[in-house]
Amino acid sequence: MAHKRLLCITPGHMDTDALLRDTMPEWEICSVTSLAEAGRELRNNQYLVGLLVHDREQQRPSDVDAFLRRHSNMQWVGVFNHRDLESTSCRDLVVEHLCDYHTAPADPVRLSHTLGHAHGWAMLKRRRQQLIDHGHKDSPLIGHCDAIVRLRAQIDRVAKVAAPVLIWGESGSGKELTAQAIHAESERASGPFVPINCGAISPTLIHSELFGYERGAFTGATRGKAGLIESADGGTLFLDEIGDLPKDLQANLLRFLQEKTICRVGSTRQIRVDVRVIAASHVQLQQAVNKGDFREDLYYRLAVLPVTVPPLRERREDIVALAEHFFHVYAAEKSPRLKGFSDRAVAAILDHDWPGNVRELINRVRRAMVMSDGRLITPDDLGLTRGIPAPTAALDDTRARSERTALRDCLERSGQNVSRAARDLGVSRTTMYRLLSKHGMRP
Ligand SMILES: Nc1ncnc2c1ncn2[C@@H]1O[C@H](COP(=O)(O)OP(=O)(O)OP(=O)(O)O)[C@@H](O)[C@H]1O
Repeated sequence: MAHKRLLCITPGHMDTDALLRDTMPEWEICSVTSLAEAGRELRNNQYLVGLLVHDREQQRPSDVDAFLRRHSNMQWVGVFNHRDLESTSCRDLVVEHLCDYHTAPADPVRLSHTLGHAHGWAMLKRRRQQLIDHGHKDSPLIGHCDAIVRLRAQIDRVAKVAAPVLIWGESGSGKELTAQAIHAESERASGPFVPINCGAISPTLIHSELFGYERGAFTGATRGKAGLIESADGGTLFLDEIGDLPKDLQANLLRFLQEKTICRVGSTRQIRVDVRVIAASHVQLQQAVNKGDFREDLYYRLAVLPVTVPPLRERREDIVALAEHFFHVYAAEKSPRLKGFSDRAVAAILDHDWPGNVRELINRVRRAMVMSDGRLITPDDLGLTRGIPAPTAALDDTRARSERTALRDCLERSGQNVSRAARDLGVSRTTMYRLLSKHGMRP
């Protein structure tokens, strides 16, 4: 088992560290006497757990607050004088930053139990983060469900060739991220990735934006300007919401795809441009073709390699991992006290249909992180209270919590072997997978 390490910040005149060394011989304890010294130690060595023995004379609450905020990735336990805890600033430190506290003089045996729990908790958190990081170390797309595994395989395949790609997916599902991943894995990775939202540029400007213009092409064109297609030379042009491209420009784009040359507005000079085109749409373009809104020949030119990004509701087993990822990404915006999602929040996340897909998830998680005033995000913070029956919530919470603990323990014991964990729990492999999916966990 890994050696447990403790960083102990204790005023020089106290013998807390000596007491702990006697009670916790299996721990490696580094004792420092000031926050500055602790900061230096943390720059050079990694600790999961810290003990702060509070000293009113030497540690200003604002300095302690800033220090703990900087090191909020560790689990901190405090020892405070009873009297100090009457001050609001000390109480705030406890509530905001510490996973537990004792009053001085601390009983070394009880304190060693608290530190042991803090270490166990930190190890669980680290292990989960390692699993998340490992799962997407080569891909910006987070997730392990079959649909995402298939999407990554498609990205790998289409990245190797130069033909146009047409990505379909609901709004906010990750079409642009998919296009970026294709670009990043392609031979053009060192060239530019130029995204354009065809629906967001006014029809009067889109022609000159895409193809550029020459001096004097229209009133106000005092000098020539390269268009977005030219600026993507050597790289990838991402045409989002291609279905919104006006009909006349569809003809120009088709010509560019066929001839690999463009003509700036106000010029007849053909400019050669080496660009790979990836287009995306949230509407089925084939239907737009049937209705006569989109040119059929352009559709077939673009849809050489079709890729579909599945909506978030079809990736249920990844939703919780995604929510936790965004919790991590926006950690700087939250109060240090906030530690994660409550079981009821996880249930609400799994229960919601996510019509706005990953973008909606990001927005809800960010909002919850700012609005929450507890230690755990609630369904209310996420704006997901509808559909959660309150009276049975406590019972459901308890059941869900025990299920998650049992699953986690069994997987841990079996070395993440699902068959063995299922046997230990006395359930079939199918039930095991269903339970893992229900709790957004993966072995
Ligand atoms: N699998 C994923 N892993 C991590 N982040 C994701 C994933 N899918 C989407 N995102 C994030 O969700 C947000 C929305 O994704 P993106 O902009 O790619 O969606 P889109 O389908 O192009 O949306 P729109 O149709 O509205 O243009 C982005 O911040 C993106 O980074």
